[in-house]
Amino acid sequence: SLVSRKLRTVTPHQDRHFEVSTFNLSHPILFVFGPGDAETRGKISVDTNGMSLYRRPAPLLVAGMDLIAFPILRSLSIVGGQLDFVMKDLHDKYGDVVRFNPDDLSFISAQAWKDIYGFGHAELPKYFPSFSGFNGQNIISAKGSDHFRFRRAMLPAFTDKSLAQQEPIIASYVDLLMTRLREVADSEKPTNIIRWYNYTTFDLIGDLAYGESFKGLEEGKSNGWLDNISNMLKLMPILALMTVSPTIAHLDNAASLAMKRINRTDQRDRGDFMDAMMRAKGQKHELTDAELIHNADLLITAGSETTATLLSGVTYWLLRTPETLERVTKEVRAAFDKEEDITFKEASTRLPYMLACLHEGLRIFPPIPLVMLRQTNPGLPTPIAGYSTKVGVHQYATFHSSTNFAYPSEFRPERWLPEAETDSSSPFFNDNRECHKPFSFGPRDCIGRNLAYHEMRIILARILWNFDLEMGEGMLGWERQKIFGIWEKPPLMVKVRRRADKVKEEVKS
Ligand code: HEM
Repeated sequence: SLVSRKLRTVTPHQDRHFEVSTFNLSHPILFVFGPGDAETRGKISVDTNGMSLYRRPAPLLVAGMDLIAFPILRSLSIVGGQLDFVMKDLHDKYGDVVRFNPDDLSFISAQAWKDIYGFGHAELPKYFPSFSGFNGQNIISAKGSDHFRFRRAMLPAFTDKSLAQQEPIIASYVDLLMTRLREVADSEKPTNIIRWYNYTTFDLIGDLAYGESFKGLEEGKSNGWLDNISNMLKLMPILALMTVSPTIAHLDNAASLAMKRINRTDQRDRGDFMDAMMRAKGQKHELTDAELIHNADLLITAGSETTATLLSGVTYWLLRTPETLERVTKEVRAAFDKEEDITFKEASTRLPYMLACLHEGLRIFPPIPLVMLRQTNPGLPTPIAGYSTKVGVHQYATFHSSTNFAYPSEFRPERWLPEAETDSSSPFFNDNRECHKPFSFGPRDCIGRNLAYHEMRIILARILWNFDLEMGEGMLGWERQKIFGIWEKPPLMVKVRRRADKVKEEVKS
């Protein structure tokens, strides 16, 4: 990653020297380190040809602030759930690179995705905060060859063949969700839709990892397991959670579920997560039992909360913009006469507008809104001027930037329709779609992306097929919530009614 490093001292500025170094990403970046006056401190200079120096205005928040004081402010923003919004404002003001900590740089450009996370260069190692207790035993936190081994073992679970095997398992949970929502509709009381999305995604991912459900949908209420996970999620950002050493009690639980599944011969060749990982036994990329336990546990967190968050965000934005809700509902009902025809395959070909709604949801309400930091100078024996540097693309700031997207704070699914890319009169013609990478990018991108799309498509399509939805009282402004690594997600109350035209048909017959 650090192909060339040239330490130089730039011309003294107001009697101060600055140490700078050139990093060879595809646009070399010149960092200015060290203490400085209010004008120069925190400035990031981008040196596109290795010679000339373009100064970018430094964020005032950083520039005018003592380097020691700023991390405190940053911590306050994190505690207040505002950091991601502050980052967006800083990018709006200062452009596509912002130094938001003495040693952290945030980017919002498509090129930065490629340079930081992409293929074609040595991988920049992930940065994990020290509190995460990073154990390296699961795929998210593993380094180099371990990561490669885990990913290789997991990949067979995400092929089209395995997804086809998993479809009936997933569909059985969506069936149960429909049953529960019909009961909700008949009760005529608004419901917190987030609860139902959480039960569904946790139950089905639990089944794919452990061969058994967490029973949220079956019991229609939370239980020890779900509470345990949701409490942990409230306490810390999802990425930290994925890398943190779990509590002994949690690990005991996860270990006993995983071992039970490992020993169940009747579930062999089920095409689920454990099946794939166990097929690696006896091969070079085999996983130990401890690694199987940690990775199954990780898949639960990575695969459920994310998908449930996106479904919650899309539901809110559809309710908030009735014209989009009407259009997507019409599309689903016109595409399918019978609910049982809503399968992975058919839902992925017949519902282009719904897909655009999901893309737009992933832009306006990204399940992982934060920055996934990488380190640029791992090879350095000593950090430069006392600092090593972390870089990352900040998802929320990138997806909400008006330099990347027209009307960034509006839910406009049509920006993702193919015609927006070809019709120069479309307001979204110049949208920078390459910036939109909610599943990250490169060798460590989301392995579950296709599964997530299938899940989100059949859950949303079947809800829209069966029910008429309306926003509950007092929900306007739900999107203005805090982000603690993940969205706070206060209750989203929705009025769910059985689809009016079907009710009429039933009454007639
Ligand atoms: C809307 C849904 C989802 C979103 C937005 C999402 C997003 C992401 C992102 C941004 C990463 C990169 C994390 C990092 O660099 O540290 C990631 C990694 C990962 N995701 Fe997802 N994800 C989703 C659903 C899923 C599902 C359904 C699964 C599987 C059940 C899954 C499994 C994983 C795994 C195993 C990794 C680690 C991959 C690796 O390190 O090689 N995700 N996801």
